Amino acid sequence: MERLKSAVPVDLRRAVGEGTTRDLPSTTSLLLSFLDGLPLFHQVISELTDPELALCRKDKERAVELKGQGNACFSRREFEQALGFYSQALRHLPISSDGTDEILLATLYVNRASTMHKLGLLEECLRDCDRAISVSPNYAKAWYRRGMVNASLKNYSSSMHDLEVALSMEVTSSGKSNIEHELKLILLKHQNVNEVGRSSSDCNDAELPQTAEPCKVVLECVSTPNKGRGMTSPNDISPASLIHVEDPLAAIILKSRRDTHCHYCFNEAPADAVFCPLCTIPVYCSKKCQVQAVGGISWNQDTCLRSKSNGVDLGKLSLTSTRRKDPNSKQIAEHRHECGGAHWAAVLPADIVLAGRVMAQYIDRKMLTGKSSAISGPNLDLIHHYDIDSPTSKLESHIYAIVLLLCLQKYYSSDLSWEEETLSELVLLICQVKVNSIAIVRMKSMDEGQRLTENKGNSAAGDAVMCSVEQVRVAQAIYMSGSLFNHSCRPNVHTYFHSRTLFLRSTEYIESGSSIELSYGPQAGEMDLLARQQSLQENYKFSCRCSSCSELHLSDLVIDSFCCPQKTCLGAISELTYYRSKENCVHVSLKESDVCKLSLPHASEVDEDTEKVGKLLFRNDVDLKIDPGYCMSCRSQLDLASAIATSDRAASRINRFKELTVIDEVSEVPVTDALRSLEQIKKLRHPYSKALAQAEDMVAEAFAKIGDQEQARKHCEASIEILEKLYHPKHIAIAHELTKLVSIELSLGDMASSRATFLRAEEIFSLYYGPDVQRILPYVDALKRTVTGRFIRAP
Ligand SMILES: C[S@@+](CC[C@H](N)C(=O)[O-])C[C@H]1O[C@@H](n2cnc3c(N)ncnc32)[C@H](O)[C@@H]1O
Repeated sequence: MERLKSAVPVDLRRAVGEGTTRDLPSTTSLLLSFLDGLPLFHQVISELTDPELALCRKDKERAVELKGQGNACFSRREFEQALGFYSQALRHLPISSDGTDEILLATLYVNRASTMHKLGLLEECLRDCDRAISVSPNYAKAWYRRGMVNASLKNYSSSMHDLEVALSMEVTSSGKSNIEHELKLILLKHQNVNEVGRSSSDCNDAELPQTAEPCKVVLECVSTPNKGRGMTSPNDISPASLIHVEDPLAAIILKSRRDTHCHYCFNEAPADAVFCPLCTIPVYCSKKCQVQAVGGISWNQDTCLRSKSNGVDLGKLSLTSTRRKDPNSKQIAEHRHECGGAHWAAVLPADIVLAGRVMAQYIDRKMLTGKSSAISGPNLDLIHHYDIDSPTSKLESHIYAIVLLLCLQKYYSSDLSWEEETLSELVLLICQVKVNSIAIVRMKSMDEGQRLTENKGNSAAGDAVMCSVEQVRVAQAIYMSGSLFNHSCRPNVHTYFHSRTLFLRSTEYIESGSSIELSYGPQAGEMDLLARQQSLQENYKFSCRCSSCSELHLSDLVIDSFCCPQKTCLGAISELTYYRSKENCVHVSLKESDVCKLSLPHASEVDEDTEKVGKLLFRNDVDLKIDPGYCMSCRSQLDLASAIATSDRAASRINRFKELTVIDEVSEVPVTDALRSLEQIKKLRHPYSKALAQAEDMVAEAFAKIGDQEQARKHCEASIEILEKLYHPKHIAIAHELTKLVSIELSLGDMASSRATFLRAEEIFSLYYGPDVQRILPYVDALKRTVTGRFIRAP
C-alpha cells in the first residue's frame, strides 16, 4: 500500500487530499485511470486475489511436514507441542475433490484427538473423533479413539459400541486383541458404575438461545445541539433495563486475535479449532461457525482442474452459495466473499475489510432481487467525517476503495458491473466505517478466576483464589442502530457482547427525553481528560463534548495528581495548567496547548471533597492561573519532575514484587521493599489518585498470592476506597475490585464479610449485566456458589 501511495504523482495526491465530498466523482475517476496504467497496481490486485500467488494458500507438503513434527513430539510425550503441530497441519491441508487426502485428514484428526485425550481435553477429543469418522467412516483408529474417550467420559454403552465397530474393521491380530482387552475392561466398569451419558456436538455457545429477557424500551433518534443525532426515549428508563439488542451488519476479527479467537463468533478458540477449507487464515471454534462464515463447500467436477502443484486449483472450487437465498436471510458468509484460496482480507486493514463485507452483502441482496442494474454503493444512513479527514487518510480511502471494488469484482466475476459514482460511495462507506465501527470486547478472567470457574465454585476458605478480569478487544463491527448512540465519558448505559450480538443496558435511572449515551472506550475515572480527548480524536475524529468533558469533576482533578507538601492540605497538584476565565470556566492546557474548557459547578453544588482538592478554583478571582506543580488549594509548590520519577520507580518496584509472587520467589526483602515503595507513593501521590489505587491493588494481589491475607485485605480495601472517589460508587470497576476482596475474605475464613462484600458486588454486576451476568462473567456465579456455601470443598 505504501508503494502504491508513493507512486501517485504530487498533483493528483494534492487534488485528492484537498478535495471535499463534492469532488469525489472526479478524484476517484482520476485516480482509477492513473492506477489502471500502473503495473504495480495490477500486481497488488493479483497478489490479493490469485490463489496461486497468495501467501495464505494451502500446502499439502507443509501439512505432511507438520504432521511429522507432531508425531515426533507425541512420541517424546510433549503433548502441548504435538497439539500445536497437528492443528497447524490441519490448517495447511488442502481439501481435495477425489478423496485422496481423506485418510490424511482423518489421521490428523485422530492424532490430534489422541493428544487431547492425553491432555485431558475429553470433549475436544470426542469432537475430533466425530470429525475423523465423518471424513473416513471405515477408519478403525477413529472408532477406537472415540471408544476410548467415551470410556473416559463414562459413556460406557457408546464406548462399547465404538470399540465393537473398531474391532470389526481392525485387520491386524495385535490390534484386535488390544481392542478386545479394552472392551473387557469397559464392560467391567459399565457393570459397576452408573452411566453419565454425555454427547459431543460440533457447536459452541454462540448457538445457545439468546436471553429470554424482553427489550421493552422505546428508542428515538433525535437531533442534539452539539453531537449530531443521538438516542433518547419518550419514557423513563429504570436502572438495569435492557435497552437494545442487535446483530452486526458486518464484523471482523482483530489481527492480534486471529490465532486465538473464532473468526465468526469471536469466542476463544478451543484446542480442537477447525479451519477455513480454502485458505490458511481463519480459525473457527466449530464447524457451525465455519459454515456461517464460509458457506458450505461443494465440488464442481466440471470445472475442478488439477493445478501445477500438489493440490487442486482452488480458484475453480465452487462454494454452495447462500447467494440465492432469501434476501432477508441473516446468514452472511462474509469470509466467502473474500476467499477463493486467496484471502485478501488478511492483508487489508480491519476498517477496509468491514467496508468490503458491507458492500458484498449489499451486492448479494441486490442480485437476489433480480435487478440487473449496475451496482452502486450501499448508501448507509451513517455519519462520516470525510471533509475533515487528513489528506493522507483521504488518499488511502481512495486507493482502498479501488482495491476493494476490484477484489469484489474478482469474486462476482461477470455478475458485477458498477456505475461511476460507485467508487465515491465506497470511499464514503470506508469513512462511515471508520467513525461508526464498534469494538467487540470480551471479559477475560485472568489466572485464578479461571480456576474458580473450572472448579465450579468448589474453592473454599484457605485457598486464595483471586478473580481479576481484563477487557480484551477481539473484533470490530458495524451495528446500524448501535451507531446512533453518542459517546459519554460517564455513560448511562453499559455495552457488552455475547458472541457477536451487542447488548445495551441502563446503569442508572434515565429520565424520558434525556440522552442515552454509551462509552466508545474512554471513561472518566479510568483515563484523565487529556488521554480521553486524544483517544476520541484519534479513533473517532471528534472533540468530546460530553458532560464529563465540559464540567469540572473531582476525578479529573485527582486522577493523575500529586499531594500537597502541606500535611493538612488535601489540595491536588497537577501536570496541567488550570486557568480560570471570566465566563466562570476553567481552561485546562498542557504545555500551552488547550485540552478543554470546563464549566465550574455552582459553589452551592460543590461537594466537600472537590472543594478541598481545588479550593482556589472556586474563589471568585478572575484570571486565576494554577501552574503545573502548584497546589490547587494553597499554592504550595512541589518539585514535580522529581516526584514523578520517584513515584514511577516505586510503582515499578511494586510491580516487580507482584511478578515475583507469581513465580513463588518472594523473600522477606522484596516484601519490605514493596511496603516501603507503597509508603513512598502515598507520600507523593494524591490520596485519591489512580496511581495509588493501582499500587494498593498490586500489593493486595501480591500478598494474597503469598498467603498473607490480612495484609491483602487491608490493601484491597484501600484500593476500593480510592476507586469510590474516582468513579461513582456503583461503577463496574468497583464490582471487579470487590470480587477480589471476596476471595481474600473467603481465604481468611471470614464468611460473613465475604457474603456482605459479594452482595455489594452482585448489586453492581446486576446493574451492568442484568440476568446475563452468568454467561458473560461465569466466575461471578462460581464465586456466588462458594460464598453462599452451596458447595463444599471437593474431597
Ligand atoms: C457513532 S456516531 C454517533 C451518531 C452521530 N451523532 C450521528 O449523527 O449519526 C459518532 C459521531 O457522533 C458525534 N459524537 C458522538 N459522541 C460525541 C461527543 N461526546 N461529543 C461530540 N461529538 C460526539 C461525533 O461526530 C462522532 O464522530
